[in-house]
Amino acid sequence: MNQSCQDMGSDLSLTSHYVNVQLSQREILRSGKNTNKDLDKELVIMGDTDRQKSLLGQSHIFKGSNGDKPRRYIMLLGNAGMGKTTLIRKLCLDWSRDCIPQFDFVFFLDGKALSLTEPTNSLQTLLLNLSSFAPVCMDPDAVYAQILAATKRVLIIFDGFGELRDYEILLQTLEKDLISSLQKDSKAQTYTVRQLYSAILQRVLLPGCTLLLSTRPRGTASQLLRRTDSLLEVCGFTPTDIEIYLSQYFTDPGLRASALDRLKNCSYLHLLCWNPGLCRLVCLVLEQCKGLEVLPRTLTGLCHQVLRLKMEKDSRSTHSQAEAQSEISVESVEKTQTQISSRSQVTRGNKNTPTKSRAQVHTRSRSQRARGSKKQENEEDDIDGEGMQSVVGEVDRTEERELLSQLSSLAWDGVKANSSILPTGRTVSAKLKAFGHRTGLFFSYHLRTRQVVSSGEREGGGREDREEMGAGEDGEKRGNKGRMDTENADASDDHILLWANPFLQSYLAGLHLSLSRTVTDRAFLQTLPFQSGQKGRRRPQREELELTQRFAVGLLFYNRTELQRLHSYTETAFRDMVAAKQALVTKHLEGLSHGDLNPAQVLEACHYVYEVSSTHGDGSRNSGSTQLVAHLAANLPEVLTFHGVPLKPSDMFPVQNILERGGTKGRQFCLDLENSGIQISGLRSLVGLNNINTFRACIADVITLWEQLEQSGEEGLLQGMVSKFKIHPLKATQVCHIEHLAKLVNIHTHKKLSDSQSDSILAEGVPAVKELHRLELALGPEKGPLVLPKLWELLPGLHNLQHLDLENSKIGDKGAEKLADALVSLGSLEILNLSQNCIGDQGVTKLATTLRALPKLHCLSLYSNVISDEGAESLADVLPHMASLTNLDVKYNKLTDVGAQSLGASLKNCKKMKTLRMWNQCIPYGVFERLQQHDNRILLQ
Ligand SMILES: Nc1ncnc2c1ncn2[C@@H]1O[C@H](COP(=O)(O)OP(=O)(O)OP(=O)(O)O)[C@@H](O)[C@H]1O
Repeated sequence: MNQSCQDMGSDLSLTSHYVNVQLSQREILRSGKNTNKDLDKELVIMGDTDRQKSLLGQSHIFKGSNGDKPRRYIMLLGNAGMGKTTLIRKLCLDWSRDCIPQFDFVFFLDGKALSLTEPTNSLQTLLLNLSSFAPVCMDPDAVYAQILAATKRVLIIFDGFGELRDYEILLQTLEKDLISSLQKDSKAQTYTVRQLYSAILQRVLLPGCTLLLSTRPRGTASQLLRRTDSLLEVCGFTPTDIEIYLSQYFTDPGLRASALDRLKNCSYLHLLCWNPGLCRLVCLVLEQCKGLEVLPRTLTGLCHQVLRLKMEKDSRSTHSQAEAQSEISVESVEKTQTQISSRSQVTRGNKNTPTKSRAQVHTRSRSQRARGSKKQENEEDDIDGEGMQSVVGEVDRTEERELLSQLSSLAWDGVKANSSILPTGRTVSAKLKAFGHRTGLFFSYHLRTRQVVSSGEREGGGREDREEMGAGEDGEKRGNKGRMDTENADASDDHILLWANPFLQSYLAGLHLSLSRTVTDRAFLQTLPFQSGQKGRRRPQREELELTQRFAVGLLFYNRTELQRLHSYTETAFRDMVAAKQALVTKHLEGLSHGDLNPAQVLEACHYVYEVSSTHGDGSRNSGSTQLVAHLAANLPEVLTFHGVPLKPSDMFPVQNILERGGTKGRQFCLDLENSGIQISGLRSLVGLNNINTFRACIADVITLWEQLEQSGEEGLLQGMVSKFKIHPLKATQVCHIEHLAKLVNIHTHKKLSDSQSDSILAEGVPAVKELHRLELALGPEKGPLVLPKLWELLPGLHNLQHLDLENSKIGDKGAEKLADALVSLGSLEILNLSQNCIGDQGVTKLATTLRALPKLHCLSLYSNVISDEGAESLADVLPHMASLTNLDVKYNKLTDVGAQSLGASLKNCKKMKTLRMWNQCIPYGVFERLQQHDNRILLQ
C-alpha cells in the first residue's frame, strides 16, 4: 500500500506533492429521518468564522469530538476534484507508516468494481483479492481469520461511487436468505460484489468495523444519513495551500516565483485553485505557457488551454516517435534499396494514398530529408520537405479533429448518463482509446488484478498492481484512482475505461454541444439552462451538466481562431454556425425573467455571462457578449439574494463582475449573502462595492470583517460596512445565530469592537441592531432551550424590537421569568408570540407584571401552554392595564370555566381589545357559549 498509494500521476507523488488539507464537520438541518431532500440542501451552511473554528486535521477523522465515542460510519463529502480520493490515499499512506495505529487492516473498495456482476466472490476474496492496493497475501486464510477476529480494528473505505444514489441502492434492505447465508458462510464464493458491498454497508458483514464513504454531496441520502455518525467535508485549498502546492509543483525556484506571480495577477484563476483538481490544471498551464502567453481568464479558457497543451504534447511526442521509427526505416529502406528496382513507384503509390498513417508519412518525409540530394535525383518525387510537412500537418489535424469529435460526443453521452465510465465495445475505437490514454483524458481501471488466491495456490498477485501504478506518463489522475493499465487499454471484462478528469469531460461535452455538426440548433436550445418548467423541478442539476452548459456557452463566444483546431467546418460555415448559436443563446438568456430564477440560478446566470464575456484570451469582448453582460446587469433584481446557496470562492468573481457592470449603469443593489458560507475575503470584495446599498451576511463573519478592517486601519471601508449591514428581520434557525447576535448586541451596547479602546464609527452603536424590529426563534423545542440563556441576556439591548416570536422553544416557567425581566427594556414591542412553550401559572404570573409595562404591545399569544385558572386570574388582573392590547390568545391551555369567566369579566374593562381566544377542552362548551353571547370578542377559533 505504501508504494501503490504514492503515485499522483505525471511524476507527482503524495510524499512530495501532497498538501495537507483541512476538513470541516458538517451537520444536517433535520434529524435526517424520513427526509427526501437533497443532501446539499440539508446540510447546515456554516459561516466562515465558525467554519475556521470547526476545522479538523486528518488525524481527527476517526476520533470523536471531545472524547466522544470514535466515529464508525463516516461520510466524506466534496465536489468534483476537491480531493476526496487524494485524501483517502493519504490516509492509506499514513496508515502504512503506522500513523493510524487503531487499524490493523485497511481495505479500499471501489464503486467501479460493481461492474463485476458474476456471483463468484466471498468476503475473503473481496477483501484480499479485489480491494485496491491490497498486497499479495501469502496466507489468506490466516489473515482472513485475523480480520474476522477483530473487526473493530478494520477500516473499510468506499470510494469511486458516482453519486449518493449508488450508496442508497446498496442500503436497501437485504433479503433474509442472503443475510443468513452470508452469516453462515461468508467464505462461500457465491456472492456478487454488490451483495458483499451491501452487506458491509449494512453491517451484516464485518460488524463493528469503521466505514469511510466518499461521495459528492448532490442527491438524496436519507438511508445514509440514518447511519452515518460523522459528515466531513474536504475544504479545498486556502491561499497558503495554493502557494505550497505551487512550490511543490515547481521545483525550480525561478519558475516557482514567476508562476506564483502570474497566478496572483490572475484573480479568477487564483480563486479556481481553491479546488485542488483545478489547481492542478492551472499548474499545467502555468508550466507550459512559460512565455508571454496570456493566461486564461475563465473556466472555459482554462480547460481549453489544458486540452490544447495536451494535444500539442501528444502530437510532438507521436511525431518524435514516428521520426525515431522512420530513422530505423530509412536505414532499412536504404539497405534494401538496391534490391528494389523501382522505388519511385512505391513513392508514387504512397503519395496518392491520402489516408496514410502519420508514421508512414513521416518515414517518407524523413527519408527524403535524410537523403538530401537524392531527392532532386528522383524527379517523380515532386513533393518537397515543407510541402510534405504541411500535408502531414493537414493529415494530422484532420485525424485529430475526427478524434476530438468522437471524444466530445462520448463525453456528452457520459454527462447525460451521469457517468464517467466510457461505454465498452466498439463505440470506442482502438485509435481513440490510444489517443485518450496518450493525452491523459482516459484511464483504464483494472477491476481484478489477481486470480482468486486460496492458501496453497499462491499466484503472483500484487505484481500487476504495482506495475500498473507506474504506467502512463501524463494521466491527470492515473495512479490516483486505483488500478490502471495504459498498455492494455482495451476495455475487456477486467477493464473499464474512464474519464480521468471531470472538468475535461464536461469541457469536451460542451464542445460537442456547441461545435458538433450533429447537434442541431433545436437540440442545442434544449440543452441550455433555465428551461421553462425547470424552476419547480426538485431534482438538482448535476455538477457535470451544469459545467457542460457553462462550457458550451463559453465556447460559442470564444476566440474563433483558438477554436479552429477543434472543428472541421469551412471558415464561412463555422462563422455562420457560431453566429446562429450565439443568437440562440442571447435570445434565451435575454428572454429570462430574472425575477423567476431562484438564487442558485441567478448565480449560474452570472457564471454564464462571465464565461461568455471574458473568454477571449486577450481580454477583448465581442459585441454579443457585451450585450449579454449589459442585459444581465440591467435586469438582476435589486434585492439580490444568494440565501441558502453555498458560494465557493470562485463564485464570487462572476457576481462581482456583473454587479460592477450594473454600477457603471447606475444600478444599486441590496445583497443577501446570509446562509451562503461565503469566505470573508469574498464578502469583503462584494459588499465593498460602491453600488451596494445594504447587505446581509453571517453576523459573525461581518464582525470578523469589521475587526480586520479596524486592524488594517481601513476606516472608510469599515464605516461603509457598518452602515450598510442589516439584520432585520432576523430568523434564528441555528444555535449560532443567537450566539452571533449576542456578540453584535454586545458591540452595540459597548459601542466598540471587542478589542478596540474606542471607536468613533460605533459611537452611536450598531445601526443594524437599532433597526432590528423583528426577531424570530425557529430552533424548535430541542435546540431552542440551548440558546435561551443567551437570548435573555441580549434582549434588553434590542430597544427597537417590535415583534418577538419565540413559538415552540420550550421556555417553561423559569424561562418565562427571565423573559419577564428582559421585557422591561423592550418598550417598542408590539407583538409577542409565546405559543407552545410549556409556560404555566408561575411563569405567566411573572410575565403579567411586566406585560403591563409594555406601552405598545397589541398582540399577545400564549396559545397552547399549560396555564390554568391561577394564571388566567393573573392575566385577568393585568388585562385592563394593558392599554394597547388588542388581541390575546390563550387557547389550548388548562384553564377551566373559572379562569375563563375571570378573563371574560376582565374583558369588559378593556375597551381596545378586539379578540380573546381561550377555548380548550376543560371549559364546558355551555360556559364558553354564554361568555361568547355576552361578548362577541371572545372567539372559538
Ligand atoms: N491535498 C492535495 N494535495 C495535492 N494535490 C491534491 C490534493 N487533493 C487533490 N489534489 C489534486 O487534485 C486532483 C483531484 O483530486 P481527487 O481525484 O482526489 O478529487 P475527488 O474529490 O476524488 O474528485 P471526484 O469527485 O471527481 O472523484 C488530484 O488528481 C490531485 O492531483
